[in-house]
Amino acid sequence: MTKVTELTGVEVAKHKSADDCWVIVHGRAYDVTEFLPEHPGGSKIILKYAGKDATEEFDPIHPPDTLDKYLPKDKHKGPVDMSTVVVEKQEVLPEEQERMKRIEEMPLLEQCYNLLDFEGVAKRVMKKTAWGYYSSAADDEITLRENQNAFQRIWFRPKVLVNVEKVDFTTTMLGTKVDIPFYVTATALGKLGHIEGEVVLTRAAAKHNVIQMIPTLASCSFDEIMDAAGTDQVQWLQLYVNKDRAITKKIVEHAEKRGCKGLFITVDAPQLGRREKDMRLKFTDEGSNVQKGSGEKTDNSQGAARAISSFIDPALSWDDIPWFKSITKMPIILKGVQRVEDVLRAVEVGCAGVVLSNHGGRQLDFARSGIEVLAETMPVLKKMGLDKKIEVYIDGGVRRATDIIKALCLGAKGVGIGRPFLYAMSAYGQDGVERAMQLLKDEMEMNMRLIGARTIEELNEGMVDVRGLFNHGVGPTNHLAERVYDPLASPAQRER
Ligand SMILES: Cc1cc2c(cc1C)[n+](S(=O)(=O)[O-])c1c(=O)[nH]c(=O)nc-1n2C[C@H](O)[C@H](O)[C@H](O)COP(=O)(O)O
Repeated sequence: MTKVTELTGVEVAKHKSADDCWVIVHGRAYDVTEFLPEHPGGSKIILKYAGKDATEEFDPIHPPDTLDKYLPKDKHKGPVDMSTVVVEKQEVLPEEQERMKRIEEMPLLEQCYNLLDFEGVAKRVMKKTAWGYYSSAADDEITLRENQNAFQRIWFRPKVLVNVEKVDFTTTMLGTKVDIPFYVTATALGKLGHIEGEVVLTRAAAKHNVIQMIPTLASCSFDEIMDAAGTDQVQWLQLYVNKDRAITKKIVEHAEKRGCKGLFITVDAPQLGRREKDMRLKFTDEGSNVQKGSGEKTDNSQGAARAISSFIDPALSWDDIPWFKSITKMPIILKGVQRVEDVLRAVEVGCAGVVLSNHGGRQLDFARSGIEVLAETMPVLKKMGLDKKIEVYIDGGVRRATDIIKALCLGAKGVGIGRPFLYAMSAYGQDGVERAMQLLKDEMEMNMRLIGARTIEELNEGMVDVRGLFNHGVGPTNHLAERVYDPLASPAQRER
């Protein structure tokens, strides 16, 4: 078999302009000239690596099979002899030196006593763009804060003198027995926070018998994440529906073949929300050239996400559900339902479940919290005798086991947790995620005892006081106005 001659770094370096642009990714050269104007993250970020190795920049944002899937074969220029590629010494910016210093001084993992501790550490040690992407939410981030505030408007009515020597908080979710009623929810771009990406969450979840929901927009490929799973570990697929239904069908069928046990169709993101914190931080890094007064309506805060999410179909509707039921046997759950009327519709069309969720506040600002929609929904389902017909989950703002217990008292089957595991992973890797999961288990055991419940089945709405839940009272403090609205808030703008 003839050995394919490798290109040299010198040859690739010749293609370094906007009208002749090659980049190297994972040791192979690609001609991206024609793709430049289409890159929703803008052409500037690609031109920065024209004629050079772009792997480090490419990896966290794009699933590994992106170029195979989307770049025509004739643009694949073949393997490069990487020993001939000149690696430019990147000068370490003062800000990066600062960050390195904070990493040296960061608290020991054992000094993290709850999920919010991980957030505090991650904020200090993560790259700004990564922190921006993970922490940001839509518009004024009111819903982001409401997700946590809503839990704080629910109070317990604990039972006493119950023999709680033995406490068992195992349960089933979509028929799978789990140690504790939470799952790792789908959050995109895992490699922004950790070089290995989502497989870190997979391994930690396997150790704690926790279900992982695999995101469509993962940095790792779907098969990498499935391959990293433990032998009998259960995983679900989160699906953004593609305008090209043939692609969606292929993804769903492959996931079922690989053993996924649930199809979670995301229904709250016909378009990605506007995440201004993310936008500002992207601006200081390498804004795309579309920003340069082009007046084009390009929301670069979606630069990264938009580069891999412009495929999402805004035309998705209830009419599509029968088609999904025809292409898979997996239970179908709608993720991002936000009103009881749609829960009833989901029962009607035969969905196995819903996730009451506002996408972690990243979509429609002023959407209500999942826990509030749950408190609206369950009494209606019970009254209509439908509460056993569908499994109801919530996510958003879950940071304590008491949040999980409140959700279960109100009738949820389980809860999804997003950012805390991303922060734990970004700051401390797999050990961090495992500690976060263990902390929740310890809190769960203690609080089940204190509320007077020996099993999940004993949790009920009589154990919570939700009178204040629906009264939003004074809106969540608008921290954004204090810290971010000042257009000179980020260093780059100050230097202009
Ligand atoms: C934090 C985060 C959440 C994302 C997320 C990315 C991040 C960084 N992404 S996103 O890029 O499109 O916005 C997804 C996603 O891929 N698909 C999805 O269904 N939900 C996505 N979500 C929402 C997530 O599944 C949960 O609904 C949300 O994280 C729950 O709130 P907490 O973070 O407070 O736990």
